[in-house]
Amino acid sequence: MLKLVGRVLRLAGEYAGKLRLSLVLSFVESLLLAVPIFMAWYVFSLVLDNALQVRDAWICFSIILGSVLLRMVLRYWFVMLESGTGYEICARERITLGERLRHLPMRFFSEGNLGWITSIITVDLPFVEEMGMDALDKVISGLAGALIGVIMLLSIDWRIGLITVIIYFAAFLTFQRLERVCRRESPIRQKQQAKLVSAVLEYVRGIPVIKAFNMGGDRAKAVKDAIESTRDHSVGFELQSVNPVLWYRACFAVGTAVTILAATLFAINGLLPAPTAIMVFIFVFYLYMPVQAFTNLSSQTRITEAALDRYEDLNAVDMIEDMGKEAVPHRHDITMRDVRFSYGEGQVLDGVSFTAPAKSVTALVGPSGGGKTTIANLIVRFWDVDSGSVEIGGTNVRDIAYDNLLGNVSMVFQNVYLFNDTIRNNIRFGRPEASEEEIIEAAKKARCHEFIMALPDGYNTLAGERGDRLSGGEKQRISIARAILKNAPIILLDEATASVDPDNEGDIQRAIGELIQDKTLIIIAHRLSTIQNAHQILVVDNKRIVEHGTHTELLNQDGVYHELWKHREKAGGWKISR
Ligand SMILES: Nc1ncnc2c1ncn2[C@@H]1O[C@H](COP(=O)(O)OP(=O)(O)OP(=O)(O)O)[C@@H](O)[C@H]1O
Repeated sequence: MLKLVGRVLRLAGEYAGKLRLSLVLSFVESLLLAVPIFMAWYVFSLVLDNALQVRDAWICFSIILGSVLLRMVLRYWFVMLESGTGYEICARERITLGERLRHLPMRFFSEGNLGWITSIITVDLPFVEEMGMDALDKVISGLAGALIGVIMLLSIDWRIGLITVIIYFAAFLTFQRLERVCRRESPIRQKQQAKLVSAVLEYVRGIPVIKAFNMGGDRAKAVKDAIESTRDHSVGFELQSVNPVLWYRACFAVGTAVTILAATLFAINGLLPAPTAIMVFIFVFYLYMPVQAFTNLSSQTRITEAALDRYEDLNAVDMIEDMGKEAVPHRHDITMRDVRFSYGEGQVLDGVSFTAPAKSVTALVGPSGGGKTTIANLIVRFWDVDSGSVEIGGTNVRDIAYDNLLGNVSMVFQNVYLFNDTIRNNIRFGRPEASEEEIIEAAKKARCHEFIMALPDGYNTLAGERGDRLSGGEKQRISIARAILKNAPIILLDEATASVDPDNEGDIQRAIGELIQDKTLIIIAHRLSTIQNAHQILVVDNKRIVEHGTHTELLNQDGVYHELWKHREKAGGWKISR
């Protein structure tokens, strides 16, 4: 338990001083609990000696009242320091964690870690914030109670004191069993919790598909299984704790009886004065009570420890910057040299090389699953290449500070994500310090000003959960407005595969026209019609770039592009999609 105190103090960082002071206050407050008992002993001795005077009664009363008032002041001070500090530490850690997540490689997010991260932020940190801090207080006051109890009994009578020490030792041994159960089970319990959060997230995110295919039963089964396994584990944990808890409590129950018996026998045999024996009778209950409560604390402290373990594990995941240096690209051409890459098993890119000159348009086309999106992902280091290199302005992207790299690139994805915030803030996301005029100008260029003004609250309208209150075309244009506002020299554009109505299509094309002026553009094209004027077209197929050239050059070759074009002509509107 003391280990936990140390860990929380380390986590506290700049708040450690405040926290330490709060624990000292809690310790002193617990020591003061012994004052009334001492006073009772004192008064009782005077009564038996026939020496009690009114003055003594007033002195005792004043001391007891003084100690109670002092305890109230200490408790108030403690609560102010400790509870506030818990929230401050956890708020700071959440902000730091949010910043870290931004710098973690995508590999980490695609490995099913979403439930883990969510439960650390929503379950573990609140646990540390509330229960963990409460546990610290109880550990410290319990230890203070035990310490003062042993010291007092030893000083009253060494034999009684010795009995107490033996009882504590026996209780300590049974407590170790409980600790072992908690140490083994708490991390499993936390993992179950993470699985449950994962299953619920998956279910909620998939609600539209579940409704569309009327599959509630099947998908809900995953959530039900996770709930049942969490329940079974919690019940199992409680059952395993029953024995050690009973033994631990039995130690104190038997210990109390033995201490009282010993004090009585000593008093009868004249080995202990009667007031001292009575003092022992009173004191023995006070002595064991706070330490008995350690059984409840044990699971609380273990869960806090497991929560801290998981939090520290997440903090230990390597951030992308760990490999980065501080180089700044001065040109904005993009080069890939002999890039090989796999997401895990199975190569996705095998020796991809090309150069996209600065301020030119490079289109990536090819059959679905060929690796176009992967090429874009590697440019911004969502993933890192297995071999070969990606360079911007001749500098390897691994050597560019990650913030700088992201600052130089705007991405417009086909699946636009809008935050459940105002439309203004969703656009401002491109450049947080942008003025109102700049936001409106970007919105006008992206052809979204008019529809925004027609919304009930204009730019203050909430976009809804994941932007659900807007149409696909509107979301796309807002994401373009974001990118226009950001004004990065490199644009990665994943053209929408979904068809939009002709009005929207025209607006989106005009918005893109505004966005790409004087930029290095890499466009993942799903419609050949939109890229006929590209400076170069790269045909990505089966892990490689199999053809490259302009539209006319590629049409004149009897290759994949020619074939794709023929299909488009036939279909009257060719598109490649998953
Ligand atoms: N996060 C991922 N984890 C594992 N495999 C992935 C991941 N993303 C893509 N892949 C696989 O990598 C291959 C290339 O995918 P990529 O998305 O780059 O193709 P694409 O050419 O952009 O396809 P589309 O035109 O359909 O968007 C596919 O086989 C795909 O299944």
